Amino acid sequence: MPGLTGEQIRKRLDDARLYLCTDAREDRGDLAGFADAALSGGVDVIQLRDKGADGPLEAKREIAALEVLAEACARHGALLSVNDRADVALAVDADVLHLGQDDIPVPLARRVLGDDVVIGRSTHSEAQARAASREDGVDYFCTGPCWPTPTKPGRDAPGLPLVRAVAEAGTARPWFAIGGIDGERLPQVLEAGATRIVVVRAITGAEDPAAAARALRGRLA
Ligand SMILES: Cc1ncc(COP(=O)(O)OP(=O)(O)O)c(N)n1
Ligand SMILES: Cc1nc(C(=O)O)sc1CCOP(=O)(O)O
Ligand SMILES: [Mg+2]
Repeated sequence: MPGLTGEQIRKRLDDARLYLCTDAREDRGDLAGFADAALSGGVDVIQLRDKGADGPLEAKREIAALEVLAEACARHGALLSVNDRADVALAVDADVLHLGQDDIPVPLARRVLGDDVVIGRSTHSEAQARAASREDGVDYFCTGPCWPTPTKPGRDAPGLPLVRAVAEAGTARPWFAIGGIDGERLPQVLEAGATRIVVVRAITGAEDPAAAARALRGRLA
């Protein structure tokens, strides 16, 4: 949400339980309505993640979609997250930048963004999760995939044992389980010790995104 301080964003991220990654829905042309529905169902953080069939969106289209999401976040008091690109996060005044293991290094992203943007990291092993829980400049991390997922083809799934290991290790940093999570599998994710989740298809693929988000959010304390 525009205008929040870094401290306010970090507090909201700590309180966040349901994080949604969505594509720009250019084929349906319903991004604003979809985002309003998902956010009204209780999504706390929304990320534009559009890898497209022909590769990631060009910056101009990405920024146009992010502006739509920024307005929806402002309407619902949610956090706006940008995937991969620090320059784009700066341009749209995002709250969050999410970086994977092969993305721009965190110190360089911090050089672009300063301290008032929250930075998250993807992790896929205990060693990476341990590193992300200590690395300077990282505010939160995600761990997974919990199950193999067509949303991230080719990525091996460490599965719930990794979620369990991260939960047992304990960390002061907020962390989210990701990958293959839906309403049916959520109890297993919670049982493994996660309290926050990231989803894509469970909401983007739902006939009623508000109801799908509400059903997930209602089971996340
Ligand atoms: C919230 C969140 N968690 C994980 C990812 C995955 O990031 P990454 O490994 O860099 O893969 P891509 O999404 O860039 O394909 C994410 N984007 N968001
Ligand atoms: C974008 C992404 N990152 C992952 C990781 O493990 O870092 S798994 C994933 C895709 C999650 O999509 P769905 O909820 O549709 O399975
Ligand atoms: Mg990435």
